[in-house]
Amino acid sequence: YIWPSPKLDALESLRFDLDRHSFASLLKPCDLFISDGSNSGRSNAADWIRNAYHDMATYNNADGSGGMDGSIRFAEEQSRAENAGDGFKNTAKVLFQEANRYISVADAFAIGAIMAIENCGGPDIAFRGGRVDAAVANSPGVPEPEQDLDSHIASFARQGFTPTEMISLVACGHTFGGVQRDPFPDIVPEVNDANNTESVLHFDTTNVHFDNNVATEYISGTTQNPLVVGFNDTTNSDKRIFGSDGNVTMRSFANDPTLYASTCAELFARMLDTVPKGVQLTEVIVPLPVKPDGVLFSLDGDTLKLSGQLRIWNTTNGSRTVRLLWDDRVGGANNFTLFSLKVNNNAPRTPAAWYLFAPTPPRTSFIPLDPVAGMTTMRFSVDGMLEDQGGVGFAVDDRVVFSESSCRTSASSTNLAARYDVAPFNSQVRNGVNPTRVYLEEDTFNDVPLSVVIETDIPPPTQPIVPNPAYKIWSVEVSVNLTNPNDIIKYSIGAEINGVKITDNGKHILTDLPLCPGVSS
Ligand code: HEM
Repeated sequence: YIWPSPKLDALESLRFDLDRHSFASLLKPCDLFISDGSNSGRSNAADWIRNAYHDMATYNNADGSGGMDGSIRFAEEQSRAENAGDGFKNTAKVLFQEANRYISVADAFAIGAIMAIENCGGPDIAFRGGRVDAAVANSPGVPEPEQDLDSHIASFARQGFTPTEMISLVACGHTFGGVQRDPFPDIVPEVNDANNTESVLHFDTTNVHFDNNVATEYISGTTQNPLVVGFNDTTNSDKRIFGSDGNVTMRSFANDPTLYASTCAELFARMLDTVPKGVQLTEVIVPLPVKPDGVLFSLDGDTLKLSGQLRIWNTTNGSRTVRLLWDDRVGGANNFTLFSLKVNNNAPRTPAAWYLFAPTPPRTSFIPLDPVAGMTTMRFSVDGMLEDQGGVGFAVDDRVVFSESSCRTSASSTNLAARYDVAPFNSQVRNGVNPTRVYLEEDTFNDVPLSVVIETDIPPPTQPIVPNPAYKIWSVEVSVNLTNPNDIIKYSIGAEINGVKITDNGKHILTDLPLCPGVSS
C-alpha cells in the first residue's frame, strides 16, 4: 500500500514493530503469564490463541453471523459455560489497550494470536486487517469437550471447516497450553506442583512452543493430553476428533513437521479471517520497506517543527546515510540528513533500523522548517538510493498543526485543565481553502465498549493570534476531572477542509504541556 494510510500504517506497526508495542513483551519468554508469573502452568500465548478461536467459533456460515468481531470481550459471552475460565478477561485486559479508531478490538485479538504463534516457534501467518467490532454478544456456538463427535463435525461445518480441517485446526491450537483445574475440575485433578500452581494438564510436553509434538506424542501413544487420555472418557474430545479419520491426518502431522506448520499457517489465517458477512478485510499486510512513523508538525512561533522517524525494514545496518528530501509550497527542494537512532531486533523475527528526524548529533528532536514554505511531499535517499514509493513520494499535511504555546491552566494533578492552541494555516498566504471546523479529537471507548472519537470544537477566535504569516491560532480550554489517576489525557488535532476531515494523529498529552505563564505549581 501507499503511505500514508492511517489505518494500514497502524495495523502494520502493531503487527510488525514488536519492540515498539509493550504487549509483545508479554510473550517474552513464551511461558510468561499476565506480566509476572511463569510458574502458573499457564501462558499469555495460549490464552491469546484460545481467545481468538472462541471469538471466531460463533460463526454461522448459513447466515454469515458471528465470527471474529471481538464479541468475546462481552461479559455475556465470557459467562457462558462454553467460555469457561478467566483467559478471555485476561486477554482483553491486555489487547484492548492496543485498540483505537484504526485498530478494532477484533483486529487486536487477531494480531495477539498471530504474535503468540509466530513468536513462540510457529510459522508466519498472513494478516489482514479491518475486522469490525460487534456491539452485542453473538449467539453461543463454541464446541465443548463433553459433546460427541457428530456435534463437533456439525459445529466446525457451521464455522466453515471440513471434518479434516477440524482435526487439523484442533491439533494446531492444542500445541499450546492445556486444561486448567479451576474451570474444569471434572477433567483435571490437583497436580500439586510449585511450577504449575494453577494445575494445568498440558496438551503436549512443549506447551509454550509451536511444534508437532501434539501429533508425535499422540501417534506414539505417549501423550498426556487431558482431552485424549483424561480419566473421564466423556470429555476426551481430542481423542474422538484426532481419531475420526483413522489417525490419517495426525499421522501425517507426526511424520512431517513442515506439513503441520504450513497446514496450521493456512488454517489459522482462515480462522482469523472468518468475519461477519459484509465485513471487508484489507489486503494481506506486509511490512513497508521504507516507512515514516509518527510524522508530526508543530508550530513554535516562527518555526514549523517536523518530528518523526523513518524505519528501514529487514536490516541490522543502522549506519546508512539517510536523507530526507522534500518539496515545499514555494517550489523549493530541500534536504536534511537524519540521525541514526537504533536497530530494533524485533526478536525472534525481522530486524529494522530507525532514523530520527533530527540532526547528528541530535541537538533537537525535530527539523526546523519555514512555516510559509511548509512541506508537501517527502522522499528519502538511503545511501544514495531514492525511496519515493515508485514516484508518488510520501505525502504530508501541514494545514492544521498543534501550537507549542498550548499550556496548562491548572497545576493540579487530578483536576486537569489546559488551553490547547491549534494553528490552521492562513489560506491567503498559502493557496487553499480555510478549514470550516477545527477541533480536538479524543480517542476513547463508549460504554458498549466500542472505539469512538469525541470531537471538541474550537470556535474561531474573534482576534486570532498570528505568530507568523502562514498560521493563525485558535484556542480552546479543556478541563478533566481524573477519576483514575493512571488515565492519560491526550488529544489529536482535527479539522474539516472542503468537507474532508483531516487529523494530525498526534498524541498531545495534557500533563506534558508546560504551565501557562502566571500559573504556579
Ligand atoms: C472441539 C473443539 C475444541 C474443544 C472441545 C476444545 C476444548 C478446550 C478445553 C476444554 C481447553 C481448556 C481451557 C482452559 O482450561 O482454560 C482448551 C484449551 C485450549 N484450546 Fe481448545 N478446544 C477445541 C478447539 C480448539 C481450537 C480449534 C483451537 C485453536 C485453533 C483451540 C485452542 C486452544 C488453546 C490454545 C488452549 C489452551 C488455553 C490455555 O492454556 O490457556 N482449541 N480447549
